[in-house]
Amino acid sequence: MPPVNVLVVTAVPAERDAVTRALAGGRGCEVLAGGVGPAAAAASTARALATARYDLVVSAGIGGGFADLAPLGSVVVADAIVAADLGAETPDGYVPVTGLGFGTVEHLPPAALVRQTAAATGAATGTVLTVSTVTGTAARAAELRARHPRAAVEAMEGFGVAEAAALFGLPVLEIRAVSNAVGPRDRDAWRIGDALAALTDAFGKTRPVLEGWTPYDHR
Ligand SMILES: O=C(O)c1cccc(C(=O)CC[C@H]2O[C@@H](n3cnc4c(=O)[nH]cnc43)[C@H](O)[C@@H]2O)c1
Repeated sequence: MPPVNVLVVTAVPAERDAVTRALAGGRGCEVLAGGVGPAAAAASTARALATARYDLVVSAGIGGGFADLAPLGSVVVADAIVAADLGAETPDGYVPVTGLGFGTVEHLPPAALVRQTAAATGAATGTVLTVSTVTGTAARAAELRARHPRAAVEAMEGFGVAEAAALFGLPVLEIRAVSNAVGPRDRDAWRIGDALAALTDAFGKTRPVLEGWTPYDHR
C-alpha cells in the first residue's frame, strides 16, 4: 500500500518547527505554517491541497484550554472542530450561521483516528473551538462554555483548515497543546515553551498512527 500523505498546518513557524522536530526523517508528511486565524489557515491549506496529493489534513498548534478539561501543557485531540463565532448576535442571543440558513459550523474528524491518536498520545478528546478573537474575559469564557459544554480548547485555525480539507473531500484532524487558560487575558502566564514541547511529544507518538492509517478509514 502506498504511504499516506499528510498535510500538517500550523499557524506560526515556532509551531511548524515543533511538529517537524517529531516528524523529521519520516516520509509522507508536509508541515506548513499557514498564518494566524481561520481565513489565513483556509487559504494556505487550500493552496497546498491544490498543488499536491494528500490523504489527510491535520490542524496543529498551541491553544487556550478550558481549565476543567484541558490544563496547561496537556494535549487535546478534537472530536469536533467548531466555528464558535461564525454567526450573528441577535436580541435573543448568538445565532450560528447554520441558524441563519447558511453553511456549516462543525467538522467531525474520523472517530477511529481520533481514538487512536488520543490513545497513542494520552491526550484528552473534546470539542476544539475556532475563534477569530482570543477570549480575554471570564464572561466570554463562560459564554463559550455554556454554548459548547464539551469545549476543551479554543484556537484560531482548525475550522479554516477543516473547510479547505472538506472542499477537497479530505478528512481532517486537529491536535492542540495547551499554552494558556481560556479566560482573563494574562499573556505573562502563557507557557508557550511547555506547549510546544508537548506538541513535539504528541506528534512523535502520533507518527506511527498516521503511518498506519488508511485513507479509506473515514469512520
Ligand atoms: O510568541 C511565541 O513564541 C509564539 C510561539 C508559538 C505560537 C505563538 C502564538 O501566539 C500562536 C498564536 C496561535 O495560538 C493559538 N492560541 C493559543 N492560545 C489561544 C487562545 O487562548 N485562544 C485562541 N487561540 C489561541 C491560536 O491558534 C493562534 O494562532 C507565539
